[in-house]
Amino acid sequence: MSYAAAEHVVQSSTFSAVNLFYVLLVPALILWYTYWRMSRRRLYELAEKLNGPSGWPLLGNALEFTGGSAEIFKNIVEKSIPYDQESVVKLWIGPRLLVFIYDPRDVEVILSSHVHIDKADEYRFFKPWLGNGLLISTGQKWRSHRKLIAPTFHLNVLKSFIDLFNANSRAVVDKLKKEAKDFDCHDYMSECTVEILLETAMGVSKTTQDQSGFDYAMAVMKMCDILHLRHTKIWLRPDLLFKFTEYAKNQTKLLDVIHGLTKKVIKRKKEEFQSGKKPSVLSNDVTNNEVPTSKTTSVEGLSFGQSAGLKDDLDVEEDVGQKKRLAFLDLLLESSQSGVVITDEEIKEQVDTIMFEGHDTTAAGSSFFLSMMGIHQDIQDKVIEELDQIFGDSDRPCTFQDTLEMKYLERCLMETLRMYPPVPIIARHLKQEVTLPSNGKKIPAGTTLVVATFKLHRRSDVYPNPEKFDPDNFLPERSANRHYYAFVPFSAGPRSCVGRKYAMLKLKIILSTLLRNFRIHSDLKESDFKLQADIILKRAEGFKVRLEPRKRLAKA
Ligand code: HEM
Repeated sequence: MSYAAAEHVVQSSTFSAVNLFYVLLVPALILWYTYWRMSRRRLYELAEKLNGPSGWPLLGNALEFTGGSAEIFKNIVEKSIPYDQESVVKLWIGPRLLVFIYDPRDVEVILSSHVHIDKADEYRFFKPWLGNGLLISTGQKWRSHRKLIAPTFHLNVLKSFIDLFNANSRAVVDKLKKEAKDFDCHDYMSECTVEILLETAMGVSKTTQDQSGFDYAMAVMKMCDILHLRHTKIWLRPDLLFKFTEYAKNQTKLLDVIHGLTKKVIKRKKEEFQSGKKPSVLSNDVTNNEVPTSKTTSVEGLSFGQSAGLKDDLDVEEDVGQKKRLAFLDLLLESSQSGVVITDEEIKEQVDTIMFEGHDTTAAGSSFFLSMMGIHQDIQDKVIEELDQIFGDSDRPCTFQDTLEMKYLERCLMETLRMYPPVPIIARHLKQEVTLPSNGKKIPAGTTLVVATFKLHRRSDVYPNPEKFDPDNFLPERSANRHYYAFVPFSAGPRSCVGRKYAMLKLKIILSTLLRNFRIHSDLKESDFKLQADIILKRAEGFKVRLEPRKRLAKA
């Protein structure tokens, strides 16, 4: 056979192999697609019975998510209005079915359940940052870590943080004195909440810290922008495409800053541990306080913001014993040294989780509160009057008992969390079909179920005049008649926020210290707010306020 003939044979056999591949690939794809559709038959069948804005073939409603964050938020809220009667809205993002619910009866079925506790697939974008920390983990790992971590936010532990809450509040007051004009208070709140977390939950003292708290807070903000883009832009969802984008490069740089801080914190704490330094909470006498201990440690009556019916593992505990009364990182390190309960990698994931969950949420909550005070001067007058009654002319630091007496400030705080919940949605992956009690509709397994807290908190049948900032919504007599699940800024049930009481105590101390020192003003009204939900609810234009020094000065 000549060389040309041999080459022809090779070429034609290569050609037929390629042809054969395509001949087999096409039916294989058709078979796979048919199987995939068939396996989702029930999902399509039930989705058909749910209402929602119409979408495009293949893309679904993905185009609703174009534009900037503030535009997307406004668009989604407006698009949901026609479905308010039913309080269930369906959306498709490509093949993914999203169902938004905002009737308290339906919300209860999901949040109170021990079955529907898996986080939605969208939380996977957090993985490179938070690993398998408490926010996203599930199953046995989540259960055992929750059991380990929840007692570190016990009231007795929190009470030992009061001096640090006061000192940091005072520090932020000093920094704010230089702000004579309009400024964005969120930057200050962010830095302050990071510093407080480092000193309290992580137990890293000021003398060992540097400027990295502020860099960390800024990096977290930028990370949230990227995660939000991945949630809303369909083409950024697959890792395969994302990793070739500029965003992926930025993410790597931001994670270097974020993980840099958390690694440093753990390293320092470990060194202290190895040098034999005692964990801070154990060295304080925390049993001698005004807070009832053991079984009676319920937030009910202590005004920490949840309705009486929403008891969870943070409210009632068996006698916790000394070991569990350690602060968060102390307990994790001690557990890791004394056995196999938690690995080094798991500690890092939990530290990253608490640092994120514990700072951005409270920074947003406090910034919205200050905005509300600036806008509603008459309400601010009443808060100041209450604070003057508690503290008189004294510039003494705030005590735990003082925080219990801040009834009106607390109502303002809860009203802020109602109108501007820092976590505006909570998303779960449904492994089982669910029937909604409000209307009997069935939500199929495989759905991303979204509790739309922002919409839930603005229901006119629950809150008269829901768009009005009215702290009296939280008068005891009004709260008593309300459905438990009509106010869930901290979520509720088994996956509720572990930092709820920590957040309320810290916020009361920071905000009361600020209002003892400054009167807040705002030139913008609520109707000027451009809300955006980059994971955490924020004001796109920044939290602009102005400060006027008051005569009394609170000391830490
Ligand atoms: C105003 C402040 C806060 C708000 C509004 C808030 C809200 C929430 C919400 C709604 C959830 C449920 C999220 C979901 O299921 O997707 C949550 C979970 C969580 N929060 Fe908070 N949070 C706040 C402060 C804090 C603080 C201060 C900490 C810790 C120091 C914290 C730690 C956590 C953790 C670890 C989880 C996950 C719990 C689990 O899944 O078992 N949060 N928070």
